[in-house]
Amino acid sequence: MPVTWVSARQQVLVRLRLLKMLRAAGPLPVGGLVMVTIVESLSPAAAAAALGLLVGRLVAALGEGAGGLGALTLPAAALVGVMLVGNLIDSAKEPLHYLVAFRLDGAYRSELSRRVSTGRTIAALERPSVQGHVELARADPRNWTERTPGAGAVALVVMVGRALTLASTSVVLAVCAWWLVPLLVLPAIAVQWLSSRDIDRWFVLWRGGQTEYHRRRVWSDANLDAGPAKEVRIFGLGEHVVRRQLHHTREQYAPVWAHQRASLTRHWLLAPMVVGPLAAAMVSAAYLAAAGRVSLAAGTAAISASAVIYRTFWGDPRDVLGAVSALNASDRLREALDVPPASVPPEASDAADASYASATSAGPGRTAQRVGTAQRVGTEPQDRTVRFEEVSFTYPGSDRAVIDRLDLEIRPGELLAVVGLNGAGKSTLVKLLAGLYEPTGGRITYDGADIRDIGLDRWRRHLSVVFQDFVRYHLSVADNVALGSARVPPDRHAVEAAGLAAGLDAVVDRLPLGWDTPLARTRRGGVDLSGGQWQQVGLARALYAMRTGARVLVLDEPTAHLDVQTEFEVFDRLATYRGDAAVVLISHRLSTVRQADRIVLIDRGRVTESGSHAQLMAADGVYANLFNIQAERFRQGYNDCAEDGEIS
Ligand SMILES: Nc1ncnc2c1ncn2[C@@H]1O[C@H](COP(=O)(O)OP(=O)(O)OP(=O)(O)O)[C@@H](O)[C@H]1O
Repeated sequence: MPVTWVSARQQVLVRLRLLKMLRAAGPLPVGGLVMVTIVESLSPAAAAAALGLLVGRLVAALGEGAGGLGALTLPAAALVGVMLVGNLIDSAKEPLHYLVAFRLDGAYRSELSRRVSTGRTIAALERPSVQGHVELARADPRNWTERTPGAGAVALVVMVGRALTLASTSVVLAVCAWWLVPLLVLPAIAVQWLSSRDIDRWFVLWRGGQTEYHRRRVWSDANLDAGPAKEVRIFGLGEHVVRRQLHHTREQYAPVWAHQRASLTRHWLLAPMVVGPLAAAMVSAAYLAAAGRVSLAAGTAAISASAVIYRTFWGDPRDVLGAVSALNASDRLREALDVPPASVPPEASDAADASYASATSAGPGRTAQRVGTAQRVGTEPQDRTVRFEEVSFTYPGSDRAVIDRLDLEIRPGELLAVVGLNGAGKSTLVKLLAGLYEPTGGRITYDGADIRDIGLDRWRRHLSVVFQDFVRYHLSVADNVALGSARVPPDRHAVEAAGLAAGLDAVVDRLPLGWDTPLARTRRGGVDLSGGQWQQVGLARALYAMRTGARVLVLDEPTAHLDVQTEFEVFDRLATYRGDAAVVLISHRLSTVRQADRIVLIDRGRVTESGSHAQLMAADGVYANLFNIQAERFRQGYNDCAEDGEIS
């Protein structure tokens, strides 16, 4: 966000915070940085003083002949020493700056990731304004305005060093004549102030072009990313995409360049404000020395120090502005994300979760697939039924209730199918169950307690969900499955057992590196899986989660891409594998859901029909109608099923 929107007090506070963040870089690098900055800051004044002394003694020595040359040794050695130290400091400065910024940024980014991933729900993350904060806060510079907090903190230290340079060179000037200090410093402050206003304006203009930047990215990604590459070629989009990209680039940059041109002109107009006082100071110091009103050493040192004064004002405030802007965005993110006040470290919350913990085990063999047998630890839940009690939900920014006073029970060990037309609210139901959104009315309970009171993090340990858009990590097959339960160390046996239940073993057998094959062709030895094979990976991931105690398995369209035979096998194994866990299956394939213990039909956010397949068919309602339509299509050869709604 533009820095000019932030009050002066906040700007000072955020800069102090940047300096405080330096602690994350560790005492040694920060100590080194401070030392190097102090030495570097004092060296211009020291060099000016040594030069003055050297010139003074040199002129005196000229009168005394060779005998007076000995007096030059000390100032000459001092000058050489200052230059040598300056040289050494120069070579150590860059790596130190890098190390401090790198460490600080590492700590900052870890904290940011933690904060974003521990937000209670995902509702805030979907807001465009919050996504804007995420982009700025992530401090991964993509343009001239963005800087990392590490770069900003180092730049602040350098600025403090410049103040030290200003003070020490002012002392050298004052030894010659006190009025040289205001003569040089006051116009320099005025020029600096005008320049920073220019940079602030530039910053605001640049940030104002973010919409155009995002539009440009849409087009440039279309041409450069592998995903859209197919359509770009099929529809001949290449040239069109390039034109759109150029258009948005021009729109984004035009105001910035116009400002840059104007600012360059202003800069030249300001030049006399710098050069005039500088020339006056140098001539005055020379005159004072020539007139014998100050020593030659003091006059020469003042001339040398005059030039340094101006250099102390020419730092790039953009380093600090960019970092301040990242910190402001991360503050806004904290407010928007509703992060729990004291985010409980995993180990502590594991211990606290003892009352709900379930120890599970999985064997690799085909017969030892029952995973998730809960052991009573502390106060094991008595009634593991999940209840939706008059639950309503309206998405933020909308006034239509997607879920409308819905009542539903999910019983332990039950295979419950949820069906309904597109947009009926099935996926929303799953997101509410997972606590990714909070109901706007009613409550969801487990073991009689509101899941919000159980604690969403703790509640989610009882859940395992395969979303329609589950994540396809560019990692090995085994890692993709083991990410179903990152709270415990990966267990290859359990991975293979879950893979077997999901029918993944046959896929893995054909992969070049078996379970270790990376699932991305962009990686060495990697492969791309088909849509159905990926679904089996997603399914295995959810089944793997059950080994750490997930008691409710939710599958949102898990078999849409599976062929009929694989789907049948997967369900057969799932029935054995689930043990006493509840399985909620959302599917449009009614031939699949007829096997469920109970089927509920969702219509406009409410349960309108509930019962077994036979009961619902006998009731001759919407479900029966949908089933008959699908069966008729199967009969006409639109699917490879043997008879009405049957999958084999
Ligand atoms: N993040 C969101 N913000 C606003 N509205 C949303 C959001 N996600 C879904 N909706 C709306 O909520 C309604 C229900 O969507 P949902 O995805 O729950 O339906 P569904 O029954 O799962 O549909 P499908 O069978 O097509 O997957 C839809 O009208 C959809 O437009």
